Amino acid sequence: MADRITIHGLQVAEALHAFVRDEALPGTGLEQDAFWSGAASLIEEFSPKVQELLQVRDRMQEQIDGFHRSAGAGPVDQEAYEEFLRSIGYLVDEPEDFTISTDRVDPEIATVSGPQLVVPLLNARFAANAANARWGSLYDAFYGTDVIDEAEGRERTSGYNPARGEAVIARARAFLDETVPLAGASHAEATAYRIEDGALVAESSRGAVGLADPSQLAGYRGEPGAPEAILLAHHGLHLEIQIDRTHPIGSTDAAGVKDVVLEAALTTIMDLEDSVAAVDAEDKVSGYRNWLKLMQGTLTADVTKGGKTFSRSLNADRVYTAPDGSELTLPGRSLLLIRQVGHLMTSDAVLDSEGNRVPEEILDALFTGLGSVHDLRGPHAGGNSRAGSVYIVKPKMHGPAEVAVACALLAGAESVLGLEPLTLKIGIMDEERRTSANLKACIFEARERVVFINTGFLDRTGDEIHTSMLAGPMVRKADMRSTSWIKAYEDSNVDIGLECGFRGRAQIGKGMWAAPDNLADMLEQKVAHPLAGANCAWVPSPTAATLHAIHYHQVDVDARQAELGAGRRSTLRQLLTIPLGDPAGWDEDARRNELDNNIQSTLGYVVRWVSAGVGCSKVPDIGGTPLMEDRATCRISSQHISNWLLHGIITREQVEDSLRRMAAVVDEQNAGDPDYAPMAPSFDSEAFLAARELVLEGASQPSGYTEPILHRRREAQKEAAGLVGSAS
Ligand SMILES: CC(=O)SCCNC(=O)CCNC(=O)[C@H](O)C(C)(C)COP(=O)(O)OP(=O)(O)OC[C@H]1O[C@@H](n2cnc3c(N)ncnc32)[C@H](O)[C@@H]1OP(=O)(O)O
Ligand SMILES: O=CC(=O)O
Ligand SMILES: [Mg+2]
Repeated sequence: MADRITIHGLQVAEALHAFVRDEALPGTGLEQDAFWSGAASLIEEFSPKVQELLQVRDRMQEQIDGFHRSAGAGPVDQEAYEEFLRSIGYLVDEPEDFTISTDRVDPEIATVSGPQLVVPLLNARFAANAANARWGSLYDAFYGTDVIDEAEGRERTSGYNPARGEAVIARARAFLDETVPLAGASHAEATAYRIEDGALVAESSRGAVGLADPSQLAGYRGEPGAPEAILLAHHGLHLEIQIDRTHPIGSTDAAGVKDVVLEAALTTIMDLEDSVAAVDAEDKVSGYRNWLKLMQGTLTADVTKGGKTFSRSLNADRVYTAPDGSELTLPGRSLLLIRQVGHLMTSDAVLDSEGNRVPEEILDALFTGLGSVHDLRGPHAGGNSRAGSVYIVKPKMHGPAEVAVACALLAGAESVLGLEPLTLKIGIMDEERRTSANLKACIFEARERVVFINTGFLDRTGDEIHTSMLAGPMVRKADMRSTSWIKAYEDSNVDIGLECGFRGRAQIGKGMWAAPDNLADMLEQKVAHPLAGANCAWVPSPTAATLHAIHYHQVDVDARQAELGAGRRSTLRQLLTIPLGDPAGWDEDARRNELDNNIQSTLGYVVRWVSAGVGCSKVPDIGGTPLMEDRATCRISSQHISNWLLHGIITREQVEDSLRRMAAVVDEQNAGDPDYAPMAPSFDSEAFLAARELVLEGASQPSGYTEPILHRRREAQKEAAGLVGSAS
């Protein structure tokens, strides 16, 4: 049982109370008593509102289930269906045209387009790395990934492979020629770079040449005659050519170039939601503490690699000499956003005056808000947002009424924290069907504070399955990408964002690249996101951010948005077309393969979540491709199994059999981890039981979410392992 402090009627876990008192409040100008009094009022005001929203979700889901039950098997009568959705309030009227009015938005969000990195905030090592991923080595990103193939002696060997290095350098020079070309020579022909009269001069076999567009020179470091770095700008993004003739790589290069460094993760989402396993006060405090330290610029993490340990800290700003001789400073770190939890879960980190667990989102708003105050006033101010805003990513909202409550909660938190109104901005995850279907109305509710809409297509796919669970069996997981709803969803998200005036004011974002090791494919395919008019799209790692940055040099997103902003390319009818499959097309092999794949993903993810508290993992799919798995992908897999089970495409026995077979496979995959406890042959661990419950009871989980089961099982696991501290 937790040690608790009673304050203003709240029972606060001691660890949280101490964190607030000793770490978060000092330096904010806020008094402890006033803070907790404000917190108590906020909890009292918003707990019932959140409860009400959840009841509406349940009611609508029951009504939708009822519709499909009475409609029976066969194709859905779309007209009747839409009329029904309107009658139950699932579809609401669109507001008249309006333009969002969000102000104090940093350029990384409002005007410059680039990669958006996401990182589990509970992992300080990754979080510090992510904050520093604003700048990334292109040489490393090419060398260390499959972007450079391993044919013809170019393998990734334990030591440096010069043949591979040559391919990297050639590829990087080609990138420079495309992005910041010289007038009359290739960067591959450069033998020296210097700055002369505020302009870049490259010596080459063709003589001395300048930039084709001299205005691309943004600055340099070092002596103008022999610069250490040349800073160039293109589409609002910067890149550095780094020169050092004494460096192992630079010494082999005609122009002494040792690296090309790109401005990469322009923004990063510090995630407290689907990539973390935070089930009690202890976990929540770890997340809040990491956010506080990020806001104070003090986060550090010990990193041990190759037998050496070093401390990773946050990078400083980068200082250059501008072409006119003045000093130019650029941010050394990514602009950070914080993803809080959605409306569903409660936390026992704080109990209300009646002893009830409190909506977790209220705690996130308060305690990450408190951390953010350090970026807004006091000695650390402006380390993150120069514009004086806090960027909150709000997931899993269903429709405009939920967005309205989220915004009202932020307004309430502003008042508790003594912030100017509209300081706490909101990024709307367009990842539940009722939000996609009413997106304009959702944006309207947030029009004064919205800074992004983002197609979280993974959760959105999970909700697509769950909402229409009773309509029939869904297409196979991999076929979801080519269904009509998803195209309509992606297109209409951009079109509606542009219609509401996002261009130049807020981000229109796209989803995660979920195959973290397949970066050659990413480099080929993810250019589709800026081409679709997206200002940013999610990447799973700093290396992926560096590679994805190339796409924003290839595409001028602002120009693309200007071309696109001429109306909607899809209809509500397309968006609401349920992705039902044709069972006749699935033979026994196909069914078994689909089931095994989904079971393997679920088990591979859940075992680390429940047993080790790891919220985001790389798990091989059945073909051996490592995939990023988080709660949203787990939602898809578990819902898909539940859907096929419900419609008799697979049997319960087959599911049980697959669980056991795949558990052994997952055990094998984790055999190298000394802390790993195998699921086979006893099949009775909390992790195994959690996965089993997720797939067998998926149809009855709220919106198909995985959180309730995962949290309960992880809490039990912690309890059993004696991991429950006084805070929980
Ligand atoms: C649907 C959604 O909601 S998507 C959003 C949620 N998903 C995410 O946030 C994905 C975040 N990514 C990750 O957690 C990881 O990249 C994974 C789980 C996919 C792969 O993790 P691993 O197998 O440990 O990665 P891998 O071994 O390839 O690389 C680890 C290195 O990369 C770094 N790294 C990997 N991902 C990230 C990241 N997102 N941010 C910062 N650094 C990262 C680590 O710091 C580590 O480097 P270090 O040793 O110098 O510290
Ligand atoms: O949060 C992102 C998603 O795809 O879900
Ligand atoms: Mg999501």
